[in-house]
Amino acid sequence: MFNPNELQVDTSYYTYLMDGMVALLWYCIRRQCHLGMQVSFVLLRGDVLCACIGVQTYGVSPEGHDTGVRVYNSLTRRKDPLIVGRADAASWYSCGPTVYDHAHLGHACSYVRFDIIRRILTRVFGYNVIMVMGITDVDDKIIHRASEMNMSPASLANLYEEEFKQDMAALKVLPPTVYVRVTETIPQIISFIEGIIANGHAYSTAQGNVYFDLQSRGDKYGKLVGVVPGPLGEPVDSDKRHASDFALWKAAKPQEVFWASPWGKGRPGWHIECSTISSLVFGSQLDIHSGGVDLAFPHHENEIAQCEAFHQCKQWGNYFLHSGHLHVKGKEEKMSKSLKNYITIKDFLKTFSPDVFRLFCMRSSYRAAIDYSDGTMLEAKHLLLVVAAFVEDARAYMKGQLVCGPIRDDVLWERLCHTQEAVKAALADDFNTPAAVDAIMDLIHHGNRQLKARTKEPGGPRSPAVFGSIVSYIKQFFETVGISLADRQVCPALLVLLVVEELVRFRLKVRLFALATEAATREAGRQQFLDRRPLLEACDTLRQDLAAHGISIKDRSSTSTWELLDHRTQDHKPGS
Ligand SMILES: Nc1ncnc2c1ncn2[C@@H]1O[C@H](COP(=O)(O)OP(=O)(O)OP(=O)(O)O)[C@@H](O)[C@H]1O
Ligand SMILES: [Zn+2]
Repeated sequence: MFNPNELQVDTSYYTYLMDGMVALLWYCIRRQCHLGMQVSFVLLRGDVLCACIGVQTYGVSPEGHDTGVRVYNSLTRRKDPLIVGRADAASWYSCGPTVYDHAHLGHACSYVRFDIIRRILTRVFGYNVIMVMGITDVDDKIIHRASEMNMSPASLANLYEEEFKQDMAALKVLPPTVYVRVTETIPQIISFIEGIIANGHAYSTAQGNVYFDLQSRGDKYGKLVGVVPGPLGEPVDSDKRHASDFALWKAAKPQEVFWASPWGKGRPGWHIECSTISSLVFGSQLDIHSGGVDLAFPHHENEIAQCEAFHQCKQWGNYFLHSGHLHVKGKEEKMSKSLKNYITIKDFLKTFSPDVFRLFCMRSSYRAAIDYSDGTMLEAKHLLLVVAAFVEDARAYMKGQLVCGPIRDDVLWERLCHTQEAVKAALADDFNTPAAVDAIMDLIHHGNRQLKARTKEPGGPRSPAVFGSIVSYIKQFFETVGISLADRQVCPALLVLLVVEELVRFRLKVRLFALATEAATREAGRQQFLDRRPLLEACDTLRQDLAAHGISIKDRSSTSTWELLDHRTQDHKPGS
Protein backbone atom coordinates (compact mmCIF):
# COMPACT_ATOMS: atom_id res chain seq x y z
CA MET A 1 0.00 0.00 0.00
CA PHE A 2 1.16 3.52 -0.63
CA ASN A 3 0.23 7.06 0.14
CA PRO A 4 -0.60 9.20 -2.91
CA ASN A 5 -0.21 12.35 -0.84
CA GLU A 6 3.45 11.52 -0.71
CA LEU A 7 3.75 10.51 -4.31
CA GLN A 8 6.48 12.18 -6.23
CA VAL A 9 6.33 12.56 -9.95
CA ASP A 10 9.73 11.34 -10.95
CA THR A 11 10.59 12.19 -14.50
CA SER A 12 14.32 12.41 -13.84
CA TYR A 13 14.84 8.64 -14.14
CA TYR A 14 13.11 8.75 -17.44
CA THR A 15 15.20 11.65 -18.72
CA TYR A 16 18.51 10.14 -17.59
CA LEU A 17 17.67 6.77 -19.02
CA MET A 18 16.53 8.30 -22.27
CA ASP A 19 19.76 10.30 -22.53
CA GLY A 20 21.72 7.14 -21.75
CA MET A 21 19.94 5.17 -24.44
CA VAL A 22 20.47 7.88 -27.04
CA ALA A 23 24.15 7.97 -26.13
CA LEU A 24 24.34 4.16 -26.39
CA LEU A 25 22.62 4.21 -29.77
CA TRP A 26 24.99 6.88 -31.04
CA TYR A 27 28.01 4.97 -29.77
CA CYS A 28 26.82 1.73 -31.42
CA ILE A 29 26.16 3.47 -34.72
CA ARG A 30 29.68 4.92 -34.71
CA ARG A 31 31.20 1.55 -33.83
CA GLN A 32 28.86 -0.23 -36.23
CA CYS A 33 27.79 -2.57 -33.45
CA HIS A 34 24.56 -4.01 -34.83
CA LEU A 35 23.52 -5.91 -31.74
CA GLY A 36 24.02 -2.80 -29.59
CA MET A 37 22.04 -0.74 -32.08
CA GLN A 38 19.15 -3.16 -31.92
CA VAL A 39 19.19 -3.28 -28.13
CA SER A 40 19.22 0.49 -27.76
CA PHE A 41 16.49 0.90 -30.39
CA VAL A 42 14.25 -1.49 -28.51
CA LEU A 43 14.94 0.20 -25.19
CA LEU A 44 14.21 3.58 -26.67
CA ARG A 45 10.63 2.55 -27.36
CA GLY A 46 8.70 4.39 -24.69
CA ASP A 47 6.61 1.49 -23.41
CA VAL A 48 9.54 -0.89 -22.99
CA LEU A 49 11.47 1.91 -21.34
CA CYS A 50 8.68 2.54 -18.89
CA ALA A 51 8.52 -1.16 -18.05
CA CYS A 52 12.30 -1.13 -17.47
CA ILE A 53 12.07 1.58 -14.85
CA GLY A 54 8.92 0.32 -13.23
CA VAL A 55 6.64 3.07 -14.53
CA GLN A 56 3.60 1.34 -15.82
CA THR A 57 1.87 2.71 -18.89
CA TYR A 58 -1.89 2.29 -18.88
CA GLY A 59 -4.56 2.55 -21.46
CA VAL A 60 -6.93 0.14 -23.05
CA SER A 61 -6.91 0.83 -26.80
CA PRO A 62 -10.27 2.41 -27.54
CA GLU A 63 -12.59 0.91 -30.14
CA GLY A 64 -14.55 3.03 -32.57
CA HIS A 65 -13.80 5.50 -35.33
CA ASP A 66 -10.34 6.74 -36.21
CA THR A 67 -10.41 10.52 -36.56
CA GLY A 68 -7.14 10.53 -38.49
CA VAL A 69 -5.45 12.55 -35.74
CA ARG A 70 -2.66 11.32 -33.49
CA VAL A 71 -2.86 12.86 -30.07
CA TYR A 72 -0.61 12.85 -27.03
CA ASN A 73 -2.54 10.94 -24.39
CA SER A 74 -1.44 11.48 -20.77
CA LEU A 75 -2.84 8.00 -19.99
CA THR A 76 -0.37 6.20 -22.25
CA ARG A 77 2.27 8.96 -22.26
CA ARG A 78 2.66 8.80 -26.01
CA LYS A 79 0.96 9.91 -29.20
CA ASP A 80 -1.89 7.54 -30.09
CA PRO A 81 -4.44 7.52 -32.91
CA LEU A 82 -7.49 9.40 -31.66
CA ILE A 83 -10.33 6.89 -31.85
CA VAL A 84 -13.77 8.04 -30.78
CA GLY A 85 -16.91 6.10 -29.92
CA ARG A 86 -19.20 7.51 -32.61
CA ALA A 87 -18.71 8.08 -36.31
CA ASP A 88 -20.06 11.61 -36.20
CA ALA A 89 -19.28 13.02 -32.78
CA ALA A 90 -16.72 12.99 -29.99
CA SER A 91 -17.64 13.28 -26.31
CA TRP A 92 -15.45 15.77 -24.44
CA TYR A 93 -15.48 16.78 -20.80
CA SER A 94 -13.62 19.95 -19.86
CA CYS A 95 -12.90 20.98 -16.28
CA GLY A 96 -14.32 24.47 -15.91
CA PRO A 97 -13.30 27.36 -13.68
CA THR A 98 -13.70 27.76 -9.94
CA VAL A 99 -15.66 30.99 -10.00
CA TYR A 100 -14.33 33.04 -7.11
CA ASP A 101 -12.40 35.81 -8.89
CA HIS A 102 -11.67 37.40 -12.27
CA ALA A 103 -10.40 35.07 -14.99
CA HIS A 104 -6.82 35.76 -16.07
CA LEU A 105 -4.62 35.10 -19.10
CA GLY A 106 -3.54 31.70 -17.73
CA HIS A 107 -7.16 30.54 -17.87
CA ALA A 108 -7.56 32.20 -21.28
CA CYS A 109 -4.55 30.30 -22.56
CA SER A 110 -5.90 26.89 -21.54
CA TYR A 111 -9.43 27.49 -22.88
CA VAL A 112 -8.29 29.16 -26.13
CA ARG A 113 -5.85 26.34 -26.88
CA PHE A 114 -8.57 23.71 -26.39
CA ASP A 115 -11.00 25.81 -28.40
CA ILE A 116 -8.55 25.76 -31.30
CA ILE A 117 -8.27 21.96 -31.00
CA ARG A 118 -12.04 21.60 -30.87
CA ARG A 119 -12.43 23.72 -34.02
CA ILE A 120 -9.76 21.71 -35.83
CA LEU A 121 -11.40 18.44 -34.87
CA THR A 122 -14.76 19.69 -36.13
CA ARG A 123 -13.80 21.71 -39.19
CA VAL A 124 -10.71 19.92 -40.50
CA PHE A 125 -11.42 16.33 -39.49
CA GLY A 126 -15.24 16.41 -39.54
CA TYR A 127 -15.91 15.28 -35.96
CA ASN A 128 -18.60 17.17 -34.16
CA VAL A 129 -17.78 17.72 -30.50
CA ILE A 130 -20.25 17.38 -27.67
CA MET A 131 -18.57 19.37 -24.96
CA VAL A 132 -19.62 19.46 -21.34
CA MET A 133 -18.01 21.89 -18.93
CA GLY A 134 -18.47 21.73 -15.18
CA ILE A 135 -18.51 24.98 -13.23
CA THR A 136 -17.24 24.76 -9.67
CA ASP A 137 -19.62 27.15 -7.95
CA VAL A 138 -19.15 25.91 -4.40
CA ASP A 139 -15.82 25.19 -2.70
CA ASP A 140 -13.47 26.42 0.03
CA LYS A 141 -12.09 29.33 -2.02
CA ILE A 142 -15.58 30.56 -2.91
CA ILE A 143 -16.79 30.33 0.69
CA HIS A 144 -13.70 32.14 1.96
CA ARG A 145 -13.84 34.94 -0.64
CA ALA A 146 -17.59 35.40 -0.18
CA SER A 147 -17.16 35.92 3.55
CA GLU A 148 -14.34 38.41 2.88
CA MET A 149 -16.63 40.32 0.53
CA ASN A 150 -19.62 40.00 2.79
CA MET A 151 -21.65 38.24 0.09
CA SER A 152 -23.36 34.88 -0.12
CA PRO A 153 -21.26 32.21 -1.86
CA ALA A 154 -24.05 31.80 -4.44
CA SER A 155 -24.04 35.51 -5.40
CA LEU A 156 -20.25 35.60 -5.62
CA ALA A 157 -20.15 32.49 -7.80
CA ASN A 158 -22.94 33.85 -9.98
CA LEU A 159 -21.08 37.11 -10.52
CA TYR A 160 -17.79 35.48 -11.57
CA GLU A 161 -19.47 32.78 -13.65
CA GLU A 162 -21.15 35.47 -15.74
CA GLU A 163 -17.86 37.32 -16.02
CA PHE A 164 -16.07 34.14 -17.10
CA LYS A 165 -18.65 33.53 -19.84
CA GLN A 166 -18.30 37.12 -21.07
CA ASP A 167 -14.51 36.81 -21.11
CA MET A 168 -14.69 33.57 -23.09
CA ALA A 169 -17.07 35.16 -25.60
CA ALA A 170 -14.70 38.13 -25.94
CA LEU A 171 -11.87 35.68 -26.68
CA LYS A 172 -14.11 33.94 -29.26
CA VAL A 173 -14.03 30.65 -27.35
CA LEU A 174 -17.04 28.62 -28.48
CA PRO A 175 -19.32 27.88 -25.54
CA PRO A 176 -19.52 24.22 -24.52
CA THR A 177 -22.61 22.34 -25.64
CA VAL A 178 -23.72 22.60 -22.04
CA TYR A 179 -22.38 24.18 -18.86
CA VAL A 180 -23.28 22.24 -15.71
CA ARG A 181 -22.95 23.85 -12.28
CA VAL A 182 -22.06 21.76 -9.26
CA THR A 183 -24.91 23.26 -7.25
CA GLU A 184 -27.39 22.06 -9.92
CA THR A 185 -26.29 18.45 -9.55
CA ILE A 186 -26.18 17.82 -5.79
CA PRO A 187 -28.76 14.94 -5.89
CA GLN A 188 -26.82 13.25 -8.71
CA ILE A 189 -23.54 13.71 -6.82
CA ILE A 190 -25.09 12.10 -3.72
CA SER A 191 -26.32 9.11 -5.79
CA PHE A 192 -22.89 8.81 -7.39
CA ILE A 193 -21.23 8.67 -3.96
CA GLU A 194 -23.78 6.09 -2.80
CA GLY A 195 -22.89 3.99 -5.85
CA ILE A 196 -19.17 4.13 -5.02
CA ILE A 197 -19.90 3.14 -1.39
CA ALA A 198 -22.13 0.28 -2.58
CA ASN A 199 -19.31 -0.95 -4.83
CA GLY A 200 -16.96 -1.08 -1.82
CA HIS A 201 -14.70 1.84 -2.73
CA ALA A 202 -15.73 4.53 -0.23
CA TYR A 203 -16.78 4.80 3.41
CA SER A 204 -18.63 7.33 5.54
CA THR A 205 -17.51 8.41 9.01
CA ALA A 206 -19.22 9.34 12.26
CA GLN A 207 -18.38 13.01 11.57
CA GLY A 208 -20.47 12.97 8.38
CA ASN A 209 -17.61 12.82 5.87
CA VAL A 210 -17.29 10.34 3.02
CA TYR A 211 -13.87 9.30 1.73
CA PHE A 212 -12.68 7.32 -1.23
CA ASP A 213 -10.88 4.21 0.01
CA LEU A 214 -7.68 4.23 -2.01
CA GLN A 215 -6.54 0.85 -0.77
CA SER A 216 -9.54 -0.68 -2.51
CA ARG A 217 -8.11 0.50 -5.87
CA GLY A 218 -4.98 -1.60 -5.42
CA ASP A 219 -2.33 -0.81 -8.02
CA LYS A 220 -4.85 0.76 -10.39
CA TYR A 221 -4.32 4.18 -8.82
CA GLY A 222 -1.73 6.35 -10.55
CA LYS A 223 -2.76 5.82 -14.18
CA LEU A 224 -1.99 9.34 -15.31
CA VAL A 225 1.24 10.26 -13.64
CA GLY A 226 4.44 8.23 -13.39
CA VAL A 227 4.65 7.97 -9.62
CA VAL A 228 7.04 6.58 -7.07
CA PRO A 229 5.01 5.32 -4.11
CA GLY A 230 5.98 6.79 -0.74
CA PRO A 231 5.46 5.13 2.64
CA LEU A 232 1.93 4.83 3.96
CA GLY A 233 1.12 7.90 6.06
CA GLU A 234 -1.00 7.92 9.17
CA PRO A 235 -4.07 10.12 9.12
CA VAL A 236 -3.37 13.31 11.03
CA ASP A 237 -6.23 15.05 12.81
CA SER A 238 -8.70 13.39 10.53
CA ASP A 239 -11.37 10.74 10.48
CA LYS A 240 -9.90 9.12 7.35
CA ARG A 241 -8.78 5.51 7.49
CA HIS A 242 -5.61 6.42 5.61
CA ALA A 243 -3.98 9.77 5.00
CA SER A 244 -4.16 9.16 1.26
CA ASP A 245 -7.97 8.79 1.12
CA PHE A 246 -9.66 11.83 -0.41
CA ALA A 247 -13.01 13.43 0.36
CA LEU A 248 -16.12 12.73 -1.68
CA TRP A 249 -18.44 14.51 0.74
CA LYS A 250 -17.44 17.06 3.38
CA ALA A 251 -19.49 17.60 6.53
CA ALA A 252 -20.51 21.26 6.83
CA LYS A 253 -18.59 23.45 9.28
CA PRO A 254 -20.66 25.96 11.31
CA GLN A 255 -21.96 28.87 9.18
CA GLU A 256 -21.04 27.08 5.95
CA VAL A 257 -23.38 26.51 3.02
CA PHE A 258 -24.71 22.92 3.06
CA TRP A 259 -27.06 20.39 1.50
CA ALA A 260 -28.85 17.53 3.28
CA SER A 261 -27.48 14.06 2.54
CA PRO A 262 -27.62 10.50 3.92
CA TRP A 263 -24.45 11.41 5.85
CA GLY A 264 -25.80 14.66 7.29
CA LYS A 265 -25.41 18.29 6.23
CA GLY A 266 -22.48 18.91 3.93
CA ARG A 267 -21.20 19.58 0.43
CA PRO A 268 -19.37 17.67 -2.30
CA GLY A 269 -15.58 17.34 -2.54
CA TRP A 270 -13.92 18.82 -5.63
CA HIS A 271 -13.09 15.71 -7.68
CA ILE A 272 -16.50 14.04 -7.39
CA GLU A 273 -18.21 16.92 -9.23
CA CYS A 274 -16.44 16.32 -12.51
CA SER A 275 -16.93 12.55 -12.35
CA THR A 276 -20.64 12.98 -11.72
CA ILE A 277 -21.25 15.71 -14.30
CA SER A 278 -19.38 13.86 -17.02
CA SER A 279 -21.19 10.58 -16.23
CA LEU A 280 -24.52 12.39 -16.10
CA VAL A 281 -24.20 13.23 -19.78
CA PHE A 282 -21.89 10.58 -21.23
CA GLY A 283 -22.38 7.57 -18.94
CA SER A 284 -19.47 5.18 -18.46
CA GLN A 285 -17.55 6.11 -21.61
CA LEU A 286 -15.81 9.35 -22.41
CA ASP A 287 -13.66 10.07 -25.44
CA ILE A 288 -11.71 13.16 -24.37
CA HIS A 289 -11.03 14.84 -21.05
CA SER A 290 -9.13 18.14 -20.90
CA GLY A 291 -7.64 20.59 -18.43
CA GLY A 292 -4.45 22.40 -17.51
CA VAL A 293 -1.45 20.25 -16.63
CA ASP A 294 -1.83 21.10 -12.93
CA LEU A 295 -5.11 19.17 -12.94
CA ALA A 296 -3.54 15.83 -13.96
CA PHE A 297 -2.70 15.02 -10.36
CA PRO A 298 -4.54 14.62 -8.10
CA HIS A 299 -7.72 15.95 -9.73
CA HIS A 300 -7.91 13.81 -12.88
CA GLU A 301 -6.30 10.84 -11.18
CA ASN A 302 -9.05 10.94 -8.56
CA GLU A 303 -11.76 11.43 -11.17
CA ILE A 304 -10.56 8.27 -12.88
CA ALA A 305 -10.58 6.32 -9.61
CA GLN A 306 -14.13 7.48 -8.80
CA CYS A 307 -15.57 6.83 -12.26
CA GLU A 308 -14.02 3.42 -12.70
CA ALA A 309 -15.15 2.46 -9.18
CA PHE A 310 -18.69 3.69 -9.87
CA HIS A 311 -19.11 2.27 -13.39
CA GLN A 312 -17.10 -0.87 -12.56
CA CYS A 313 -15.26 -0.45 -15.83
CA LYS A 314 -11.67 -0.91 -16.90
CA GLN A 315 -11.33 2.47 -18.58
CA TRP A 316 -13.67 5.41 -18.29
CA GLY A 317 -11.92 8.29 -20.12
CA ASN A 318 -9.91 7.28 -23.17
CA TYR A 319 -7.83 10.41 -23.84
CA PHE A 320 -6.54 12.91 -21.29
CA LEU A 321 -5.25 16.13 -22.87
CA HIS A 322 -3.30 18.57 -20.72
CA SER A 323 -2.36 22.11 -21.71
CA GLY A 324 0.90 23.74 -20.60
CA HIS A 325 0.99 26.72 -18.29
CA LEU A 326 1.25 30.37 -19.17
CA HIS A 327 4.02 32.15 -17.25
CA VAL A 328 4.94 35.80 -17.07
CA LYS A 329 8.17 36.03 -19.08
CA GLY A 330 11.24 35.27 -17.00
CA LYS A 331 9.24 33.89 -14.06
CA GLU A 332 9.18 30.27 -12.93
CA GLU A 333 5.65 30.24 -11.56
CA LYS A 334 2.49 29.98 -13.61
CA MET A 335 0.25 33.01 -13.85
CA SER A 336 -2.07 32.57 -10.90
CA LYS A 337 -4.56 34.40 -8.75
CA SER A 338 -2.95 33.22 -5.54
CA LEU A 339 0.50 34.48 -6.64
CA LYS A 340 -0.99 37.83 -7.64
CA ASN A 341 1.06 37.87 -10.84
CA TYR A 342 -1.87 37.89 -13.19
CA ILE A 343 -3.34 40.04 -15.94
CA THR A 344 -7.09 39.84 -16.23
CA ILE A 345 -8.60 38.99 -19.60
CA LYS A 346 -10.48 42.29 -19.58
CA ASP A 347 -7.30 44.33 -19.03
CA PHE A 348 -5.47 42.40 -21.72
CA LEU A 349 -8.22 43.03 -24.27
CA LYS A 350 -7.86 46.78 -23.75
CA THR A 351 -4.49 46.50 -25.49
CA PHE A 352 -4.59 43.48 -27.77
CA SER A 353 -7.27 41.81 -29.86
CA PRO A 354 -8.52 38.24 -29.26
CA ASP A 355 -7.08 37.30 -32.66
CA VAL A 356 -3.59 38.34 -31.55
CA PHE A 357 -3.97 36.20 -28.43
CA ARG A 358 -5.11 33.23 -30.53
CA LEU A 359 -2.16 33.52 -32.87
CA PHE A 360 0.14 33.85 -29.85
CA CYS A 361 -1.34 30.56 -28.52
CA MET A 362 -0.95 28.86 -31.90
CA ARG A 363 2.75 29.64 -32.10
CA SER A 364 3.52 26.95 -29.55
CA SER A 365 2.21 23.43 -28.97
CA TYR A 366 -0.83 23.38 -26.69
CA ARG A 367 1.19 21.15 -24.36
CA ALA A 368 4.10 23.54 -24.02
CA ALA A 369 4.63 26.09 -21.28
CA ILE A 370 4.32 29.54 -22.78
CA ASP A 371 5.84 32.90 -21.81
CA TYR A 372 3.73 36.02 -21.81
CA SER A 373 5.23 39.44 -22.50
CA ASP A 374 4.20 42.52 -24.46
CA GLY A 375 7.08 41.68 -26.82
CA THR A 376 5.70 38.22 -27.70
CA MET A 377 2.28 39.78 -28.22
CA LEU A 378 3.73 42.40 -30.57
CA GLU A 379 5.35 39.58 -32.55
CA ALA A 380 1.98 37.85 -32.94
CA LYS A 381 0.44 41.18 -33.88
CA HIS A 382 3.13 41.77 -36.46
CA LEU A 383 2.53 38.33 -37.99
CA LEU A 384 -1.18 39.07 -38.36
CA LEU A 385 -0.34 42.35 -40.08
CA VAL A 386 1.93 40.49 -42.53
CA VAL A 387 -0.94 38.12 -43.36
CA ALA A 388 -3.43 40.98 -43.77
CA ALA A 389 -1.02 42.97 -45.95
CA PHE A 390 -0.49 39.97 -48.22
CA VAL A 391 -4.23 39.40 -48.59
CA GLU A 392 -4.67 43.08 -49.45
CA ASP A 393 -1.87 43.04 -52.06
CA ALA A 394 -3.11 39.79 -53.60
CA ARG A 395 -6.61 41.24 -53.92
CA ALA A 396 -5.22 44.44 -55.46
CA TYR A 397 -3.33 42.31 -57.97
CA MET A 398 -6.47 40.31 -58.79
CA LYS A 399 -8.35 43.56 -59.46
CA GLY A 400 -5.53 44.85 -61.67
CA GLN A 401 -4.67 47.68 -59.29
CA LEU A 402 -1.30 46.21 -58.45
CA VAL A 403 0.68 45.61 -61.62
CA CYS A 404 3.39 42.95 -61.51
CA GLY A 405 5.75 41.34 -63.98
CA PRO A 406 5.05 37.79 -65.17
CA ILE A 407 4.01 35.52 -62.29
CA ARG A 408 5.39 31.98 -62.00
CA ASP A 409 1.93 30.60 -61.32
CA ASP A 410 3.06 26.99 -61.75
CA VAL A 411 5.38 27.51 -58.77
CA LEU A 412 2.59 29.07 -56.74
CA TRP A 413 0.04 26.33 -57.54
CA GLU A 414 2.59 23.78 -56.49
CA ARG A 415 3.35 25.73 -53.28
CA LEU A 416 -0.33 26.00 -52.44
CA CYS A 417 -0.83 22.28 -52.85
CA HIS A 418 2.24 21.53 -50.75
CA THR A 419 1.07 23.93 -48.02
CA GLN A 420 -2.38 22.36 -47.85
CA GLU A 421 -0.82 18.94 -47.35
CA ALA A 422 1.72 20.23 -44.81
CA VAL A 423 -0.94 22.03 -42.78
CA LYS A 424 -3.23 19.02 -42.64
CA ALA A 425 -0.34 16.72 -41.69
CA ALA A 426 0.76 19.14 -38.94
CA LEU A 427 -2.75 19.39 -37.51
CA ALA A 428 -3.12 15.59 -37.59
CA ASP A 429 0.09 15.33 -35.58
CA ASP A 430 -1.15 16.24 -32.10
CA PHE A 431 -2.65 19.51 -33.40
CA ASN A 432 0.77 20.92 -34.23
CA THR A 433 -0.36 24.51 -34.78
CA PRO A 434 3.14 26.11 -34.82
CA ALA A 435 4.11 23.93 -37.79
CA ALA A 436 0.82 24.80 -39.53
CA VAL A 437 1.38 28.53 -39.00
CA ASP A 438 4.96 28.21 -40.31
CA ALA A 439 3.67 26.49 -43.46
CA ILE A 440 1.13 29.29 -44.04
CA MET A 441 3.76 32.00 -43.49
CA ASP A 442 6.03 30.22 -45.94
CA LEU A 443 3.27 30.28 -48.56
CA ILE A 444 2.79 34.01 -47.93
CA HIS A 445 6.52 34.55 -48.31
CA HIS A 446 6.44 32.88 -51.74
CA GLY A 447 3.34 34.82 -52.76
CA ASN A 448 4.95 38.10 -51.70
CA ARG A 449 8.09 37.33 -53.69
CA GLN A 450 6.01 37.10 -56.86
CA LEU A 451 4.00 40.20 -56.05
CA LYS A 452 7.17 42.19 -55.42
CA ALA A 453 8.13 42.00 -59.10
CA ARG A 454 6.15 45.19 -59.68
CA THR A 455 6.26 47.08 -62.92
CA LYS A 456 4.72 50.30 -64.20
CA GLU A 457 3.92 48.69 -67.55
CA PRO A 458 0.38 47.32 -67.77
CA GLY A 459 -0.29 44.39 -70.06
CA GLY A 460 1.38 41.00 -70.26
CA PRO A 461 -0.08 37.73 -68.98
CA ARG A 462 -1.77 37.82 -65.57
CA SER A 463 -2.43 35.05 -63.03
CA PRO A 464 -5.23 36.22 -60.76
CA ALA A 465 -6.67 32.73 -60.23
CA VAL A 466 -3.73 31.38 -58.25
CA PHE A 467 -3.75 34.41 -55.94
CA GLY A 468 -7.51 34.03 -55.53
CA SER A 469 -7.00 30.44 -54.53
CA ILE A 470 -4.23 31.27 -52.06
CA VAL A 471 -6.25 34.07 -50.47
CA SER A 472 -9.32 31.92 -50.01
CA TYR A 473 -7.24 29.07 -48.54
CA ILE A 474 -5.47 31.39 -46.07
CA LYS A 475 -8.75 33.02 -45.03
CA GLN A 476 -10.34 29.64 -44.54
CA PHE A 477 -7.36 28.43 -42.45
CA PHE A 478 -7.59 31.39 -40.08
CA GLU A 479 -11.38 31.22 -39.88
CA THR A 480 -11.09 27.52 -38.98
CA VAL A 481 -9.05 28.36 -35.90
CA GLY A 482 -11.21 31.36 -35.00
CA ILE A 483 -9.10 34.22 -36.35
CA SER A 484 -10.81 36.74 -38.54
CA LEU A 485 -8.80 38.54 -41.20
CA ALA A 486 -11.63 40.90 -41.98
CA ASP A 487 -12.18 44.09 -39.96
CA ARG A 488 -8.64 44.35 -38.71
CA GLN A 489 -9.18 46.92 -36.01
CA VAL A 490 -6.15 48.29 -34.26
CA CYS A 491 -7.10 49.05 -30.69
CA PRO A 492 -5.99 52.54 -29.63
CA ALA A 493 -3.68 51.36 -26.81
CA LEU A 494 -1.86 49.00 -29.16
CA LEU A 495 -1.59 51.74 -31.75
CA VAL A 496 0.20 53.86 -29.17
CA LEU A 497 2.74 51.06 -28.53
CA LEU A 498 3.36 50.68 -32.26
CA VAL A 499 3.78 54.45 -32.68
CA VAL A 500 6.28 54.60 -29.78
CA GLU A 501 8.20 51.76 -31.39
CA GLU A 502 8.38 53.69 -34.69
CA LEU A 503 9.26 56.92 -32.93
CA VAL A 504 12.16 55.34 -31.02
CA ARG A 505 13.44 53.77 -34.22
CA PHE A 506 13.29 57.15 -36.03
CA ARG A 507 15.02 58.89 -33.11
CA LEU A 508 17.79 56.29 -33.18
CA LYS A 509 18.46 57.01 -36.87
CA VAL A 510 18.63 60.74 -36.18
CA ARG A 511 20.93 60.21 -33.19
CA LEU A 512 23.33 57.96 -35.08
CA PHE A 513 23.42 60.50 -37.92
CA ALA A 514 24.23 63.29 -35.44
CA LEU A 515 27.00 61.24 -33.83
CA ALA A 516 28.54 59.97 -37.08
CA THR A 517 32.24 60.76 -37.52
CA GLU A 518 32.81 60.66 -41.25
CA ALA A 519 34.64 64.04 -41.57
CA ALA A 520 38.17 64.00 -43.05
CA THR A 521 39.93 66.27 -40.54
CA ARG A 522 39.58 66.88 -36.84
CA GLU A 523 38.46 70.50 -37.51
CA ALA A 524 35.82 69.37 -40.02
CA GLY A 525 34.66 66.76 -37.49
CA ARG A 526 34.25 69.41 -34.80
CA GLN A 527 32.31 71.63 -37.19
CA GLN A 528 30.09 68.71 -38.22
CA PHE A 529 29.38 67.92 -34.59
CA LEU A 530 28.42 71.56 -33.91
CA ASP A 531 26.19 71.61 -36.99
CA ARG A 532 24.40 68.47 -35.96
CA ARG A 533 24.20 69.26 -32.25
CA PRO A 534 20.61 70.60 -32.48
CA LEU A 535 19.58 67.11 -33.63
CA LEU A 536 21.09 65.54 -30.52
CA GLU A 537 19.40 68.16 -28.35
CA ALA A 538 16.08 67.38 -30.01
CA CYS A 539 16.64 63.66 -29.30
CA ASP A 540 17.32 64.45 -25.62
CA THR A 541 14.21 66.62 -25.38
CA LEU A 542 12.09 63.86 -26.89
CA ARG A 543 13.53 61.37 -24.37
CA GLN A 544 12.68 63.69 -21.47
CA ASP A 545 9.20 64.41 -22.82
CA LEU A 546 8.41 60.71 -23.22
CA ALA A 547 9.79 59.96 -19.75
CA ALA A 548 7.08 62.26 -18.38
CA HIS A 549 4.54 59.81 -19.90
CA GLY A 550 6.21 56.77 -18.28
CA ILE A 551 8.15 55.79 -21.41
CA SER A 552 11.82 55.40 -20.63
CA ILE A 553 14.31 55.41 -23.53
CA LYS A 554 17.81 54.10 -22.93
CA ASP A 555 20.58 54.95 -25.41
CA ARG A 556 23.28 52.34 -25.77
CA SER A 557 26.25 52.68 -28.13
CA SER A 558 24.57 51.89 -31.45
CA THR A 559 21.04 51.16 -30.37
CA SER A 560 18.22 52.48 -28.19
CA THR A 561 15.73 50.49 -26.16
CA TRP A 562 12.57 51.57 -24.44
CA GLU A 563 10.36 50.31 -21.69
CA LEU A 564 7.31 51.36 -19.83
CA LEU A 565 6.16 50.84 -16.30
CA ASP A 566 3.31 48.40 -16.73
CA HIS A 567 0.62 49.20 -14.20
CA ARG A 568 -0.96 45.76 -14.64
CA THR A 569 1.91 43.64 -13.35
CA GLN A 570 3.95 46.37 -11.68
CA ASP A 571 6.86 45.18 -13.81
CA HIS A 572 8.89 46.96 -16.40
CA LYS A 573 7.94 45.63 -19.79
CA PRO A 574 10.44 45.78 -22.62
CA GLY A 575 9.14 47.64 -25.60
CA SER A 576 11.80 46.77 -28.06
N1 LIG B 1 -1.29 30.04 -15.67
C1 LIG B 1 -2.05 29.13 -16.25
N2 LIG B 1 -1.71 28.67 -17.48
C2 LIG B 1 -2.50 27.77 -18.12
N3 LIG B 1 -3.62 27.25 -17.61
C3 LIG B 1 -4.01 27.67 -16.39
C4 LIG B 1 -3.25 28.62 -15.64
N4 LIG B 1 -3.89 28.84 -14.46
C5 LIG B 1 -5.01 28.06 -14.48
N5 LIG B 1 -5.08 27.35 -15.62
C6 LIG B 1 -6.11 26.39 -16.04
O1 LIG B 1 -7.38 27.05 -16.08
C7 LIG B 1 -8.42 26.12 -15.77
C8 LIG B 1 -9.34 26.68 -14.71
O2 LIG B 1 -8.59 26.76 -13.52
P1 LIG B 1 -9.16 27.08 -12.08
O3 LIG B 1 -10.40 27.87 -12.11
O4 LIG B 1 -9.14 25.82 -11.30
O5 LIG B 1 -8.05 28.12 -11.63
P2 LIG B 1 -6.80 27.93 -10.76
O6 LIG B 1 -5.88 26.89 -11.35
O7 LIG B 1 -7.26 27.76 -9.37
O8 LIG B 1 -6.17 29.34 -11.00
P3 LIG B 1 -5.36 30.16 -9.94
O9 LIG B 1 -4.11 29.36 -9.68
O10 LIG B 1 -5.11 31.44 -10.61
O11 LIG B 1 -6.24 30.26 -8.72
C9 LIG B 1 -7.71 24.82 -15.36
O12 LIG B 1 -7.72 23.93 -16.46
C10 LIG B 1 -6.31 25.27 -15.03
O13 LIG B 1 -5.37 24.23 -15.23
ZN1 LIG C 1 -12.47 18.60 -13.14
